[in-house]
Amino acid sequence: MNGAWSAAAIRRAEAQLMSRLPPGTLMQRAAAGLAAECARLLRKRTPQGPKRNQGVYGATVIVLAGPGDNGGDALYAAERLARRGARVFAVPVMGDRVHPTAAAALVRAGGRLVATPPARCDLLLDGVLGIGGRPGLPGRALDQLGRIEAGTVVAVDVPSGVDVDTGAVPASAVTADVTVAFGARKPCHVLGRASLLTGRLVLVDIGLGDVLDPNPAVRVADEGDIAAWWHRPGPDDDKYTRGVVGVAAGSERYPGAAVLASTGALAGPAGYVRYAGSAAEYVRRTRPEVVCTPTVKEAGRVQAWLAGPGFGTDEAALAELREVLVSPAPAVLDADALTLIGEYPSVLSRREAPVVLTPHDREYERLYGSPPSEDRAGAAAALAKRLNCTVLLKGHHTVVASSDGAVWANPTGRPQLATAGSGDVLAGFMASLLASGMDPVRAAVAAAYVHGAAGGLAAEGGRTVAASDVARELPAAVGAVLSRGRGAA
Ligand SMILES: NC(=O)C1=CN([C@@H]2O[C@H](COP(=O)(O)OP(=O)(O)OC[C@H]3O[C@@H](n4cnc5c(N)ncnc54)[C@H](OP(=O)(O)O)[C@@H]3O)[C@@H](O)[C@H]2O)[C@@H](O)CC1
Ligand SMILES: Nc1ncnc2c1ncn2[C@@H]1O[C@H](COP(=O)(O)OP(=O)(O)O)[C@@H](O)[C@H]1O
Ligand SMILES: [K+]
Repeated sequence: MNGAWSAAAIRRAEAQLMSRLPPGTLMQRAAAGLAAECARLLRKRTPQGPKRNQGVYGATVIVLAGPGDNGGDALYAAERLARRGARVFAVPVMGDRVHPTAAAALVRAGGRLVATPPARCDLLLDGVLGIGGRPGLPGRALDQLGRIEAGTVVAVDVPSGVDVDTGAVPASAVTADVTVAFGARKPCHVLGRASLLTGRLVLVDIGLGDVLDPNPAVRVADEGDIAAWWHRPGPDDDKYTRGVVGVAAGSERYPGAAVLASTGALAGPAGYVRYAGSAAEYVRRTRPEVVCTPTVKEAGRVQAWLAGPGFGTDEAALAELREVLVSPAPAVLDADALTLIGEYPSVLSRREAPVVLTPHDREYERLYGSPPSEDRAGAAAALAKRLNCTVLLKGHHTVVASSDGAVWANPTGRPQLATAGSGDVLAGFMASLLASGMDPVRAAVAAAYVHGAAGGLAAEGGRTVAASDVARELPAAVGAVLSRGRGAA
């Protein structure tokens, strides 16, 4: 598991570490790692005009230097590049508020402090704001970003202008090709629109590992986690012991949702998929391995339910949802089931078994009363707490929140997944994980991860993607994630 730590947690860890080290040590570690990454990037640059040597020597580097230590890191890294022959121009973007010793070191190494740097450079270092930054960019930084054409933009620690702790981008911010982060990821690297401005993330170890709070603000699962959580069938297993999934989805009007959700469920680790609803004929024809019944009651005992996709929101759908909720089995509630809960919140009131809610933004609004804020992790956690459920809030960076406040960011997925029915596939797959005995938060995290990986496989080579394609790729995505995850273990 990877994690992302809040600015306050990073500062606490840094303070503890700094008390044992000579002053300036951490900044020099940060600057050394940053300069090394910049040198690697400059080696890859394509020189303009006649063939020249590539690398640090002769490269044009511009530093946008803010008033704090983030500017200090950037200036000290630039000093190292200047010593290796780079032409460095540093622009203090907050008047004369610039890290004085770092600026002096750069000047001693041959760098120049200027108000107007060249209009083109090989590498632009964004040292405007770090973890001490409030959202938004100072005007002078914005002006320079608008006029400089840079081969590569490297953000120092975080892309300046973002909200470090939430990943929101309420005002202007830097768009980086690469972000070189010190000590640990911050939430803005993995959440919300800020994660899209981060580019490739490079972590520089400055020795914080031992002093960081063991509980990160945001968790990020990796393939090793998913392989460790996955229930593999053993020689004594049969289809029942592997788990039975109940799928209450689809209707005469929306039979496709029943098929997509059932196909998602078939790709998971459970041994048996039972369908309950009025699209039974259609499911039977397309997925003969699914056992179909007309109602939830007739489906018998299952180890997890999915209710909602294409289900309808009429009286009959509400009655079936109530039937699912009296079952002691954990349940995934999606789509129409979320609309029904928004209208009749009391249906959840006596529920004790675990529930995972999987809203997109409009469904979230129906449940919470207002749309999710740009602080998507905070929004998911607030709903999870209020309804005492696990919440998977869908979107480009899907987040999962547990009712006790833990938050996970999903690192996989791509915009091609935003296609009708793809959520039905996800919900069915998740219900299979639950039926196999996986803890609800893990089931939500693992389902989002593998669903995103399946979307990646479906979109390979620039192919267009429909929900059936995502469903078709799920078994291959499971195989790839588990084999890589076991390899990593
Ligand atoms: N601590 C350590 O040991 C290590 C730290 N390291 C590095 O330090 C970085 C954190 O440095 P930092 O604390 O100096 O904060 P940083 O983000 O550079 O600037 C804050 C300044 O900006 C200002 N300001 C804020 N928002 C603004 C806005 N929107 N527009 C305009 N101005 C704004 C604010 O001024 P204020 O307005 O509050 O007076 C304040 O003066 C961290 O990300 C990492 O790179 C590494 O070297 C490793 C060791
Ligand atoms: N811009 C995006 N980038 C990546 N994934 C996205 C994006 N928008 C939506 N998704 C994903 O696509 C799926 C869509 O689900 P949903 O909205 O429930 O669709 P449907 O109800 O039609 O099945 C979710 O897994 C969601 O996280
Ligand atoms: K920065």
